[in-house]
Amino acid sequence: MDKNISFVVLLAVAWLTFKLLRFGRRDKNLPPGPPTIPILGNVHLLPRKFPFLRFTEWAKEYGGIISLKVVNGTIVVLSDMRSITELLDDRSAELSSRPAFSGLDVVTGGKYFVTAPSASHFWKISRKVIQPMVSPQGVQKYFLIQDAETTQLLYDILHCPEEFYSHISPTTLSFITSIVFGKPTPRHDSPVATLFRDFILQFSKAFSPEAAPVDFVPVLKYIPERWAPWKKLWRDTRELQRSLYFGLLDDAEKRASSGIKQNTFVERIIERQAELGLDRETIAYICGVLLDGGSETTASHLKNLFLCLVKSPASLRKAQKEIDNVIGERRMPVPNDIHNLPYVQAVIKETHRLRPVAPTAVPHAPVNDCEYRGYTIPKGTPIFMNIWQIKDGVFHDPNIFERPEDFWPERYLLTPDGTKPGLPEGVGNIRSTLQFGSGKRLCPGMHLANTNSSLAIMRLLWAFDFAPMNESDRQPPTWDIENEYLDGITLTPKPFQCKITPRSKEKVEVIKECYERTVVLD
Ligand code: HEM
Repeated sequence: MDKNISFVVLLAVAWLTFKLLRFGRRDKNLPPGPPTIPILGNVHLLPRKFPFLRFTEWAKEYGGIISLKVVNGTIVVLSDMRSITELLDDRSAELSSRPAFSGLDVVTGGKYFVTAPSASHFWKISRKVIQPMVSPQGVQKYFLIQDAETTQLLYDILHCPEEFYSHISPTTLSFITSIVFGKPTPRHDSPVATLFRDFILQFSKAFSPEAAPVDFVPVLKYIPERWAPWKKLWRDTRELQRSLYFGLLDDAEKRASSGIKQNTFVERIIERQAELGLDRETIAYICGVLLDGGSETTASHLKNLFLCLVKSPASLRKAQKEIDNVIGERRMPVPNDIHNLPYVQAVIKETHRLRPVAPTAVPHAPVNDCEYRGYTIPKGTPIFMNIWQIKDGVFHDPNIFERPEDFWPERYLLTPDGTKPGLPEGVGNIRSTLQFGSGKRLCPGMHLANTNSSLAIMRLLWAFDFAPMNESDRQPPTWDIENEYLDGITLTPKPFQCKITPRSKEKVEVIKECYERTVVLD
């Protein structure tokens, strides 16, 4: 070989080796974190399940803001209230974008506004069009649908109490499919409910921490499908998602063209289609996202709440006593009742604290390189907020919360944010919407979730007694995340059994009467 060519090749190899060896190394301007190894960085330490547990351990060791190296990329985790407030809330304009989600873009054709960049017209218009539906005033309009869905839930539990766990998800899904597409799906085995379950299962697999890290190792994107099983997973997920979204849209369009007016979200958006400049594809995805974001999250919250109450019979009795005093036997709770039930409100808040549905939320990303407390967080870095246990902050911190590992709703009767009374100025101050994310990305569905789940909770507590299946399960309760919880996008307990009995004959009669007058179509 020519001497000059040999020299160039040698230089190129040396340069590549130098570059490669730098992979995985933590730059000195990044926040601290666990020690790295060459090339991989911290990949070998990344948890496959329940990442918030490991993030919490690292927060105790390295501080409230840490970085993790994933090959040449970086992840930042915020585990203290101060950095969440100062970065994600106060500097929301700079930190409300999303990191790259290339796999998701393949699945959705880039039409998923949950992961769209904050500067994109698509994200802005999507948030704008859903606003009237999810605003505090907008959500008041759905009482008839909530009434029908929660009555159906009580009726199903009355007839099949042992299936309590499986009755919950169809209720929350049916509520969303009704308000968005005008299509109730209250049965566990209805075609839409079955398709939705299949899709969510596939979707969770495609985006679990075990899936291929294509955004950190971009070369993985170019591997042919026969050696890249994740690509088949993306393709299958795309098919399921499209058949769910477009199936519901087709049906809604058919009903509309045969003159049926249902006043649904999709009808209103189609009426404004030209004015908003939206094509049919975009409409299907904006509507479909609401199913994904709004159904299993609310169901997980309800499952968490009842699991906590089954383990805390004293809290259950206290909540029921309050409901009995305010509502009595002869009518079912209605949405406004929640304002007269401070203890039930405390139970709801305590469930969000002890078992947040999304303990690491959805990662944000800085629009440009971002300076903070002497660190530089590179543009596009995924930033997770870890609300599970925040150092010097929230949720499970013994300095801030009395008995943080206990389910103890009373804490929310002592102070509005449930923190210890008399904390020094500036300590505590937990934002009441923390479980719904932060800044401009704050969950748009939170009012919908709150009104919908509080009606279901009031009605279930009014109607039924809940107890452990076996006396031996009563005391002391275990609170075991790793064994009791499913591995998935939301923090959801595994199916659990409990003994459910109606609280009185009068209440059974009220449920039956309401069921007969509420028409539920499947
Ligand atoms: C208990 C129920 C719920 C919880 C705990 C929850 C939690 C969250 C969280 C943590 C985020 C990420 C926020 C961030 O990036 O900072 C989020 C985003 C989102 N949620 Fe919810 N959510 C719930 C219910 C709902 C409902 C009922 C809907 C809609 C009908 C909904 C629709 C969405 C959407 C569309 C986004 C993406 C927003 C964006 O990227 O701009 N969620 N939610």
